[in-house]
Amino acid sequence: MAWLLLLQATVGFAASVILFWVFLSRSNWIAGEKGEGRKFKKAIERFFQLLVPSIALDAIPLLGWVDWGGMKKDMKRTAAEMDSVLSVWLEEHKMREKKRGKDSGEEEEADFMDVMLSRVKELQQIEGGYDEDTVVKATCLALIIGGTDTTSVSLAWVLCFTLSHPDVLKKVQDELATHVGDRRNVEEADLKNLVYLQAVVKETLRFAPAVGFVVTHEAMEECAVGGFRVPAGTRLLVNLRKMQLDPAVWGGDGNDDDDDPSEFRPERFLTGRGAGVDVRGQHFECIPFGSGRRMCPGLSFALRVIHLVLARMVHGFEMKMNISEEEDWKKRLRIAADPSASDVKVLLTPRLPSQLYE
Ligand code: HEM
Repeated sequence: MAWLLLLQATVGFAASVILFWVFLSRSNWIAGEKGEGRKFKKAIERFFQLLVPSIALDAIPLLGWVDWGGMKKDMKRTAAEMDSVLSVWLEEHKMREKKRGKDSGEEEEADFMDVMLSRVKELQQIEGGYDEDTVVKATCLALIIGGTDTTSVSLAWVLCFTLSHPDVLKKVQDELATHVGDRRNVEEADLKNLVYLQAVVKETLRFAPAVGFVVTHEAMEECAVGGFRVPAGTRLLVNLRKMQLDPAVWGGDGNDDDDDPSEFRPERFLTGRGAGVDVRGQHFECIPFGSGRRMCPGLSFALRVIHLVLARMVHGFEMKMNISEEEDWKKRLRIAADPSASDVKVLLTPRLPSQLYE
């Protein structure tokens, strides 16, 4: 065991030195021109923040306690901040629960935290030895963290793709005109009739899944995946973005709608190879919410929100985006997972009678 650790330390140290040397020789700080001192300082900072932790901490477990770059400290501070927010909510909910108990006449709608509070009380024993408050706070936090960015990023992409493809936008507008008309707003009950809009959402989740790599899963027993032996205990990361754009899965059977998975074409889910494919974890060619026991529990909620928001936006507004169809979306996707983090802007003009916006 000791020799293994020594070997790890030597390899880790050698790798660090080589990378340090390559890094410095690539940054031209030695030239000594004005401002180069700052460049050197930045290069050193970058080295210590990014390269050293990733090499040393992974290669030398003994150094796990060293917090290079202060990342662990930052994570702990963020966790403490989030916990304090959740603790305030929890106290408020407990107080409201007490008040409700005394004044039983008052009818108030229970939210998720109220339901969690009453459910944990019914449990005989909590797995892992956690107390009730921790379980309630952690579950609420998991839903907030899991559901916020994913939904907003998917909404931003679906709007970007729809608005930058005038043919797609026109088909969605026509479908809304047929099934909803212009005398009322779109309701949830209309969504089942909006088949083309559903295909637009599926194509967006295929083309730009909000989660590029599914959360790490560990093989419980030995298995084979694509001809590779996977021993029990192996940690696996599924590359959704790559899988969902794979020509071997999506392209080339001669049908126009099927060709070129790197193009945004909702039709592939209507008449192409994707017809009959849904995104609920049953069809492995498109699993933006993962699959199996640990797949996304917010799937139904997220899909409802995305469909309804897209339908309401397209139905209610004429929209113009500052980015054209010719925009290289593939390049943009590589740069930013979130289009709203870049310079995309949309101008909205109402297109329905004014009383529908009240
Ligand atoms: C478009 C929106 C969303 C996408 C694309 C998405 C995607 C995913 C993916 C890929 C996973 C990992 C699944 C796996 O490991 O197999 C996941 C897990 C999870 N998602 Fe979502 N999600 C979305 C919205 C939501 C919403 C709205 C919520 C909550 C209200 C949510 C809560 C969670 C939670 C708690 C997990 C962890 C589940 C577990 O580990 O057991 N997600 N999501």
